[in-house]
Amino acid sequence: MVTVVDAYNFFKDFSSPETLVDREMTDIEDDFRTIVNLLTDQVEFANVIVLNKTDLVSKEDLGVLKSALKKLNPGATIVESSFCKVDPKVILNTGLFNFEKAEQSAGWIEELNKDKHTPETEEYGISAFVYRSKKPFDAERFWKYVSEKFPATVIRSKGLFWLSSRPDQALIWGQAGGSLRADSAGVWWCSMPFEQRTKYVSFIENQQLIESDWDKNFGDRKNEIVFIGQDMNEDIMRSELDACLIASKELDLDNWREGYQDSWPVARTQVLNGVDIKP
Ligand SMILES: Nc1nc2c(ncn2[C@@H]2O[C@H](COP(=O)(O)OP(=O)(O)OP(=O)(O)O)[C@@H](O)[C@H]2O)c(=O)[nH]1
Repeated sequence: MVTVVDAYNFFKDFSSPETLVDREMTDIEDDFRTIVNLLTDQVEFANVIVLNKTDLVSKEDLGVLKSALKKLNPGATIVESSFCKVDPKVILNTGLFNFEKAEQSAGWIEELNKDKHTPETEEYGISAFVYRSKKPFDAERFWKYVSEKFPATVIRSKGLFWLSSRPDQALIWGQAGGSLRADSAGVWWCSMPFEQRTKYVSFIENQQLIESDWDKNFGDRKNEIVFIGQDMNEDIMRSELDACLIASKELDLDNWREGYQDSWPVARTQVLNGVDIKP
C-alpha cells in the first residue's frame, strides 16, 4: 500500500482538530474520525510512503518529518518527491503488501515488542519509550493529566491501561497529534474464573504469553503505553505518569475489585457469565 504524504501540510494537518466531516471527506453517517486519525492510519499501514512537495520545505523540516515517519512506521520505504515524480518501479507491482505484516507495521507495535529499551541515536530529537506499570491509574488524576497536562511533545501514543475505578475493564489509549481517545478493549482475563477463560480461543492460543506476565495481585491488568515524540522529556513524563498511579495506601485492600464512579466518557464493560456486557 502506497501513502502519499504532503510534506508541506503534514504537521499542520497533524495538529488540526478538524474531522473528515468538516472537510467533506466522508459520506458515512456519524463518521467522527479526525483528519489526524486518517493520516496516522494511512502512514502506519503503508509499505511505501511517497513524501511529496519536498521543494516547499526546508532541509531541517524535511529531516524532522522523515524521522517522525520512520518512527511511526519503521518498515516502510520512504521516497522523496516533488510533484509526485517517482520511479514507477518504486510504487507499482512491488509485491510488498501483506495484510498480517501491515497490521503489525506501526512503530508503536514494534516498540512494544522490543525486548528492552535500548537507547538509539535520536535523529532530530525523535524518540520513543514504553511506560509500563501493573498498578492502575487513579481515574481522576489520569483524567486531569491527559486533559490538562498532556505534553505537546508527544506525536503519537497508544496502548492498554486500566483505572482504579474500573477494575474489570481493559481500556485502549490512542493519541495522534491533538486527537486523544480512550476506548473499551473489553475485560481483563483475570476478571473471570479460569474455567470461563478457557472457553475463549484467544485465551487458549495465547495462554503461555498471558500467564508469563501475570501479577499476583492484579493478574493480567496493566498499563502499557508507547509514547513517540519530539524532544520528549522521558524522565519528567515517567514521574508525571507515576504520580497518576494509585498509591499502595490508597488501594482499599478489601474493596479495590468493586470500583467506583468516574468521569471518563467511556461505556463500562463488565463480566457476566462469561459474556462481556455493556450496561
Ligand atoms: N510546489 C509543489 N506544489 C505541488 C506539488 N504537488 C502538488 N502541488 C500543487 O499543490 C496544489 C494542490 O495539489 P494537491 O495537494 O496534490 O491536491 P489534492 O491533494 O488533490 O488537494 P487537497 O485535497 O486540497 O490537498 C496544486 O496546485 C498542485 O499543483 C509539489 O510537489 N510541489
